[in-house]
Amino acid sequence: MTFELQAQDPGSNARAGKVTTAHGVIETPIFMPVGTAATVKAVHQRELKEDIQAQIILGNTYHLYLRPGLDILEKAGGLHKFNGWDKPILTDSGGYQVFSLSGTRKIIEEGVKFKSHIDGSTHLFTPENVMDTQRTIGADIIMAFDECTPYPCEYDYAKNSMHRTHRWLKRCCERFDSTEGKYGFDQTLFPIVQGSTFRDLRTQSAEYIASMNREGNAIGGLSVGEPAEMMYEMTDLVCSILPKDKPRYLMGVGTPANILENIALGVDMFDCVLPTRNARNGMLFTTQGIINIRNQRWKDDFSPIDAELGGYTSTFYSKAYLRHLIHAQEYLAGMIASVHNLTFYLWLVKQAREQIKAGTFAAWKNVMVEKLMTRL
Ligand SMILES: CNc1nc2c(CCNCC3CCCC3)c3nc(N)[nH]c(=O)c3cc2[nH]1
Repeated sequence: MTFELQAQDPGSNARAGKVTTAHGVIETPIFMPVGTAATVKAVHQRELKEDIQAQIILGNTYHLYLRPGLDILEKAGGLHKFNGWDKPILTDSGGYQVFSLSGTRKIIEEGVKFKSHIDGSTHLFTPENVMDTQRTIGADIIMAFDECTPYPCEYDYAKNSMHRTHRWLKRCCERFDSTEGKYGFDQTLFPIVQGSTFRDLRTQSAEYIASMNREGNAIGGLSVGEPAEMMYEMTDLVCSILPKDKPRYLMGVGTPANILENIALGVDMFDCVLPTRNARNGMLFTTQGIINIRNQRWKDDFSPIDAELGGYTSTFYSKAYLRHLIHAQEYLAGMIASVHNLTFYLWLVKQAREQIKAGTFAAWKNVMVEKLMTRL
């Protein structure tokens, strides 16, 4: 994997770049739709490519390991072959998902013991077997096995958690660097900065991660309930330490406003379940602001969901029709709303990229953040 820095905004730390992987190019800043169980929920591959124009999607090691299981994925020739997505894929390492999904889990030096949320069976994720698992899934970019330090937490907990994540990272690198891709293409391992909301720990973690000299770096432990200002302060600090010539991935972020603010701080890659999860309960992000389509006021508004956005779904269907489908709990409701929101998120980062290349991002960002927060 390579990263080419193409432009830097004069009024902020925003940058535009190009990541090249075995499955194609990613133009940054980029938003990565989350595909949990080998699918971006309710979205066809063709819509991801044509309407949304996604360049990379995420897979979930925790889910895929439990279902369909590694034997099926290996027989298919990896996730790209299994779900038919032939562009780049990134998989998270599963640690975060164990914490957010599995009822019972126990952290030990070896790794994390947990019970499957599907059938209650017990499993152990270790740095080593999570590397092997991601080799089998076959994502172009894989994440180190880490603990996303919970928020809030005591300083000592954050310190010990960070050091354990660093020890696990060393084991990930050793395992990953001593194994090959299973399907004839190269994969890349990103380490993840932790340190919670403590400046000295964040500095220490960013310096340690940078010293591993991997081809890209991730910022973890944020978007876990901390105030947005704290998220921005930690991101700003970490981005000032991570190398400029490597892509920076801020995990689990965020709202449109969070994304623009973090682009200004130097972040290149984002993922979040918000556009798809909120779509299913009728929250639409549009070029004019946020719409709760369930609201009475859209009952007889036959205008397109978002005429400015382009793309079949956002211009073919009306607000009134989508409101009806949501109230009728029709499957098509979630499909339309998910494609629309993802189209918006990709449109937003594409606009940011154009503004950065034009050198006008900083002022545009401030206007845009205000506008996007408007509740219509
Ligand atoms: C929502 N906020 C948030 N998410 C975080 C995530 C998950 C990012 N999303 C991954 C996709 C979701 C399903 C498939 C992959 C984090 N992941 C890791 N490994 N470490 C974090 O500190 C970490 C921190 C995170 N904070």
